[in-house]
Amino acid sequence: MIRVIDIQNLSKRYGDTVAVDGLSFTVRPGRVTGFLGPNGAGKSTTMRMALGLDHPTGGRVLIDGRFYRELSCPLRRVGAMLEARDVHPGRSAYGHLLWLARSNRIPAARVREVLELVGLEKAARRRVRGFSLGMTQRLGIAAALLGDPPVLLLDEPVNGLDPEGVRWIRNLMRGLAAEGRTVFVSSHLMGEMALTADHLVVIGRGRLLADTSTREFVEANSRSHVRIRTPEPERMRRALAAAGVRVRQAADGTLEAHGTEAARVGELAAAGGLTVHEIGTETASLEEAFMRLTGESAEHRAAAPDTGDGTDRRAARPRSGERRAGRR
Ligand SMILES: Nc1ncnc2c1ncn2[C@@H]1O[C@H](COP(=O)(O)OP(=O)(O)OP(=O)(O)O)[C@@H](O)[C@H]1O
Repeated sequence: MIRVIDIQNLSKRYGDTVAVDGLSFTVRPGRVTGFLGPNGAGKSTTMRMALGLDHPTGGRVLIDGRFYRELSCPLRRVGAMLEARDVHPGRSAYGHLLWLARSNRIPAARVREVLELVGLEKAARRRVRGFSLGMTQRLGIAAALLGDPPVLLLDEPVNGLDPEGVRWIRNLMRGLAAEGRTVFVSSHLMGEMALTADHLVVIGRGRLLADTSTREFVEANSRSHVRIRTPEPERMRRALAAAGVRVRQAADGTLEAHGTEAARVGELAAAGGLTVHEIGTETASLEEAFMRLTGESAEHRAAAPDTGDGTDRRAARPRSGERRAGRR
């Protein structure tokens, strides 16, 4: 099928490390597909293999039914941004793009077009050395768009951008997908992908954890519950259970009622003559759902010692975003 990225039973080992472990999924055109996973999940390795920059230990990636290396004028078939900083610092933005255009038989006039598209026209003659992270990301996107490709692979394009830059990339990706292009974009930020992607592929420890539409993921994971603070939790629990409400007691002694609404809980409490100090509706965040889904793989990476006291070790562990911030 045209414009489809087909990942088939893909694996990659580096010595003892299994970076990618039997991954299979398909990235389709006309939508933004978010590729999500905590740090070290194998996203960049998968993208590198799609571009023939790394050899799979097993399986394969086909784009339009072919290996990337078989594509003629690959920049016109697949635009990619893997490591935006990977640009000669002494070159100007214009010089860098012109060099790429010439080696892919792309007319020089296109360089001006993409510089304008990413808002770098005024900085075109400046050396890349002095570019901010946001400008470098924009230049990386300009390079990816140079050949007007139907397929785009972007590795963490919003990394380090300010809110305006994040919104700009989000709109750009949505626009490119609306034109019928295949947009495959990696991120470790669930919330950002929920706003940008139509479809989500989630991996952890190199394995597929979810391949679902964003709408379904959001619906399944943003369920809310009613939190009740009462001095008589046992009686309240019985009253709710008798009314068919699923209820559990949290560690802090409050009750969580599922599949009901705050008004109904209030009415049941009044009917039973129960004292209530607080009733409120809480919605689990998507980020929490993502942490839950990928929790086991993140746990493996962080290798936190077992506290042995039954407490949740996840609370004490650095989150993926924090580790990333420290690394880059
Ligand atoms: N060239 C390499 N040599 C050895 N190990 C590697 C190499 N590249 C990646 N790895 C390992 O493979 C695993 C997957 O890394 P990868 O960079 O693909 O993950 P990622 O999901 O892109 O993470 P991040 O969000 O941190 O970029 C990690 O354990 C990483 O240390």
